[in-house]
Amino acid sequence: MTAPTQSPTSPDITAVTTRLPSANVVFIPTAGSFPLPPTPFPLVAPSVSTGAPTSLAPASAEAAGNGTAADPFGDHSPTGFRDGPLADDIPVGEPAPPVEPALPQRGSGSGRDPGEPESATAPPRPPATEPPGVPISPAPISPAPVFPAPISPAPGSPAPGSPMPISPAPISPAPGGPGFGDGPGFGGGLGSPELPTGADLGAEIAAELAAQASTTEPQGAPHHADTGEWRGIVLVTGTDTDVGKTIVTAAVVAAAHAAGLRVAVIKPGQTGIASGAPTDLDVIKHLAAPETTRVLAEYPDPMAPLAAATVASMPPLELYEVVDAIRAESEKHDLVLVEGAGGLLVPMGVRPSGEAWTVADLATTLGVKTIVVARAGLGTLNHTALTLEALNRRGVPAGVVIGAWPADPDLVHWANLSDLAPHLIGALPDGAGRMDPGVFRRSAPGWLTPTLYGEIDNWRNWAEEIGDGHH
Ligand SMILES: Nc1ncnc2c1ncn2[C@@H]1O[C@H](COP(=O)(O)OP(=O)(O)OP(=O)(O)O)[C@@H](O)[C@H]1O
Ligand SMILES: C[C@H](N)[C@H](N)CCCCCC(=O)O
Ligand SMILES: [Mg+2]
Repeated sequence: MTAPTQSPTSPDITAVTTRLPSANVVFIPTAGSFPLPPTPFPLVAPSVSTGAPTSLAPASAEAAGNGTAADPFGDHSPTGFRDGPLADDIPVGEPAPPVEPALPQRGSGSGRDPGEPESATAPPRPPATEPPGVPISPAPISPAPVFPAPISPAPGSPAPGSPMPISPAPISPAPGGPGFGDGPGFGGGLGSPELPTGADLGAEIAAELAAQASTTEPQGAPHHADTGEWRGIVLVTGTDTDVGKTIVTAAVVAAAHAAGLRVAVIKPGQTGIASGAPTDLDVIKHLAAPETTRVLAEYPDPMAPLAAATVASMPPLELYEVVDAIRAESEKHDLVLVEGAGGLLVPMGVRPSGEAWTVADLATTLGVKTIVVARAGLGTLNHTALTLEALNRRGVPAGVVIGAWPADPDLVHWANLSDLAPHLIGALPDGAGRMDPGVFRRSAPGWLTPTLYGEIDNWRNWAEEIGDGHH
């Protein structure tokens, strides 16, 4: 597909706005787990050995490769990752393909991703017909006839529509995840009149953990991630744009490479290419060098893909062409990561019917699991709950990865970590995206749980270690 260098001056966005999915108004119980204390972490509970350290150590300037041609981002102030010596004990596995010395610059209007090993342009589009036998996902505009179990179906959770409790249950039961996710959540809660001291927190957390030791999974558990490694096709969505989907995707590629997997990354719709900035696939190739990268359509304006197609008078992404392209790569790779654009319900393109489709539709059509990348700070509980709610009601298993954990977290970050822990399958340190690619690749398994080929198996230990100054 050839991208024009300029957008029409008077875009007609009527087609876009009329296709926007209408929201279902639902009650969402927010999480209310106990806030983790900032450093030092007072609770010393029996540790589960990972067999490899999961601490995140500060990098040396040398290890970070400051000022080298290998890092065109030019800003090395990373924190919270392993330096060279510490990385020696991290299995790296299969060496990744060589990294280009600098990111290629996108030629204006070429419509092709520079350096793409495979065709980066959209193929000629056949007449839009609904392929037989392909399941149609629930349309996002269809209200659920009966509201499914709330995302937090822990015992004692309120019925949907009931008043918000002071200390609601966590967002959902554990996705088989490590550490904090082993139970229905801590007591207390952010709604308590006074926040307890660090010592109180430690004591209460210890008591809660002991009480939960024999707790079975709550009744009516929603669809959630299983414990095994995620292979095949995995979608990467987020609670918003700019939350770190691209950096997280690169980290999963690096961890999967360390586990010996062949990986493809597909970006169905890349928007904003007129800026000439590195595309998401440029960033991923630089950081992690997957075996294959494909972009299926590129649009000049930095907007949702369907809106960008409309304003540029370009063909929109068609759902079943995207599905076919993803499935084709899954035949040739162990893992295919598909990065959406913005959040889960962003209009991506059109169905044969002319309706808009979203990454949620892609997930249900393909029947695959989804990584939800979330922010660490204030506001993330609501955004993450909304996204998990939307996935849960569609039956899509999901796990959460924090896109950028701050070097100097404050209380709200710790509280959010505690609330998100039942869902967490990873947390990248802020600054990961600016690392030297070699350091990034060696460090990536330490940011992810085994679900994503990583080493973290206990969030409490992770919190202790970064709280102890290894961050
Ligand atoms: N862990 C991180 N370390 C350093 N920078 C980060 C990190 N996470 C995100 N960023 C930066 O934040 C910005 C947004 O991140 P990213 O491009 O991954 O977002 P996204 O969710 O993929 O957005 P989009 O919806 O446009 O695809 C980028 O400039 C990226 O470099
Ligand atoms: C251009 C940007 N970086 C993303 N690729 C697209 C984000 C679309 C967000 C649409 C929305 O939710 O309003
Ligand atoms: Mg991105």
